[in-house]
Amino acid sequence: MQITPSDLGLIARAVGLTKRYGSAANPVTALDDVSLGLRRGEFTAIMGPSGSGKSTLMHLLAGLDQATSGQVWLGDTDITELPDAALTVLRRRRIGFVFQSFNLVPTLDVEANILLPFELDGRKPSGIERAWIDELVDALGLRARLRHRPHELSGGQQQRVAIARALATKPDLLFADEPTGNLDSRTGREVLALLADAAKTHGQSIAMVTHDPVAASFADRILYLSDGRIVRDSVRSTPEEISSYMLAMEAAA
Ligand SMILES: Nc1ncnc2c1ncn2[C@@H]1O[C@H](COP(=O)(O)OP(=O)(O)OP(=O)(O)O)[C@@H](O)[C@H]1O
Repeated sequence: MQITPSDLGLIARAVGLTKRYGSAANPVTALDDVSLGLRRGEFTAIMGPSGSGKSTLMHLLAGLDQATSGQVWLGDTDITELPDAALTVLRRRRIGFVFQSFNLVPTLDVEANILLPFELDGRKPSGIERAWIDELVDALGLRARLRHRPHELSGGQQQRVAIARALATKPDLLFADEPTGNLDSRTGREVLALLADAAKTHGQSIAMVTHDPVAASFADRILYLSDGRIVRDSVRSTPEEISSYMLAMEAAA
């Protein structure tokens, strides 16, 4: 009998993941034979210097790009085997995204932005999903803003809308790409605390790409990338510990 990622308590798994860009004569290896498992219900940060392969890894795990070789599973689905149309549906239904630039639809109000994943899936939220969205709206302090459009909100409020939208469908895995990159440090910390709480209270699995030691200190686990390889897999650490490891890594490069 084959052991599945779920048997191991993993929500995502990569084996031998390699991504090369450029021509055969001049290849750039962005990711070099990376194997990892993301544990269900855990908040994992993916850290590393600029160019270390963080975005490439996230894009491959989320099925946004194709690996040169290797395999990726989301739950027990081998996404490297899926045709494009099935991958699009899987992303819509099972993956959430939060980006540095919020990516809200400017013409829609807050409520319509939060409901967008259902709209795109051609359905209305069920009663249970409605109740969950209500809970999110309150927990994220968006109740008084539902009729506002994104340009009427602060950056922190816009990111909270993006988080509500990403969590509304209870995705198997939430990817956050530098989610605090456009926020001041206090607002950034609030957003990070919300993500950490989603993992702790609701068992939400989260993978966050960042180069910010403070952001990574909110995660349960930190994976460090350097030159396309995972060079360290660490438990929760303080910003100071993370900074000094990053400095040592950069000095050794
Ligand atoms: N489309 C592409 N074509 C060619 N090379 C690429 C492409 N995308 C990324 N690379 C290269 O792959 C390597 C890893 O890039 P990646 O964007 O994954 O790094 P990163 O850690 O996310 O960096 P940053 O923190 O600066 O966003 C880099 O050397 C980059 O130049």
